Amino acid sequence: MFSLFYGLWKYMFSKTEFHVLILGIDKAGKTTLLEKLKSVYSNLEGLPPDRIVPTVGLNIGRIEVSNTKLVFWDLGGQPGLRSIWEKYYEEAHALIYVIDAASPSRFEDSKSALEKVLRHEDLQGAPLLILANKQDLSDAVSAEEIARYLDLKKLDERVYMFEAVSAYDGMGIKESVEWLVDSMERSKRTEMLRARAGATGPASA
Ligand SMILES: Nc1nc2c(ncn2[C@@H]2O[C@H](COP(=O)(O)OP(=O)(O)OP(=O)(O)O)[C@@H](O)[C@H]2O)c(=O)[nH]1
Ligand SMILES: [Mg+2]
Repeated sequence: MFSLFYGLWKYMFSKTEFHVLILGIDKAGKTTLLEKLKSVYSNLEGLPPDRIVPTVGLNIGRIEVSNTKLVFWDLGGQPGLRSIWEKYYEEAHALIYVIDAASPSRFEDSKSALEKVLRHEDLQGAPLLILANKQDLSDAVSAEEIARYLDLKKLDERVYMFEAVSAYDGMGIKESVEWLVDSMERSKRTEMLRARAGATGPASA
């Protein structure tokens, strides 16, 4: 009986928690973005850019937006580390893919890495936010240009958005988070992950 009431109480009062995976090739700005997210949405000061080193393991960031908890998983994007990405697909509600919009020489690597991610069935139906980062630099290309370059096939079946951001000055960050929360709340994938968590008991995360 207690567990029944506890379950109901938890259902009514606990905040929904979403897992958001942040991917992209090395130096795209993923960790800098994560630190910016933390400083915009919590009282904690994020690490300043000059103290951020290339990621080898996993960085986790938690923020709260209205009645929702977001847990961000930021992984390393160096070629030798990309094989780790897929271990996080199954539990992710949504995907942020970060691109350095000021480095055209790396667009091809970025595009093929993203195509590979999107082919993986464990990420099926996950809302996709593609960020054209480093907009504070004068040679950064727009989100529209990135979209044209990527020319991703099959994206129509997925909920997605391109957004121009700067992890340095915070441009586009709030719009991005609002879109993410809204998309995850409506997503069929969220329903599927909820049903799975319900069937196997509380998540251990
Ligand atoms: N001008 C500018 N530089 C940025 C921005 N975001 C990140 N950088 C710089 O880009 C470089 C790489 O940033 P990181 O955040 O370490 O990149 P990452 O994607 O986490 O890289 P890996 O961990 O190796 O996958 C650093 O020198 C950052 O200071 C931005 O919005 N504007
Ligand atoms: Mg990093």
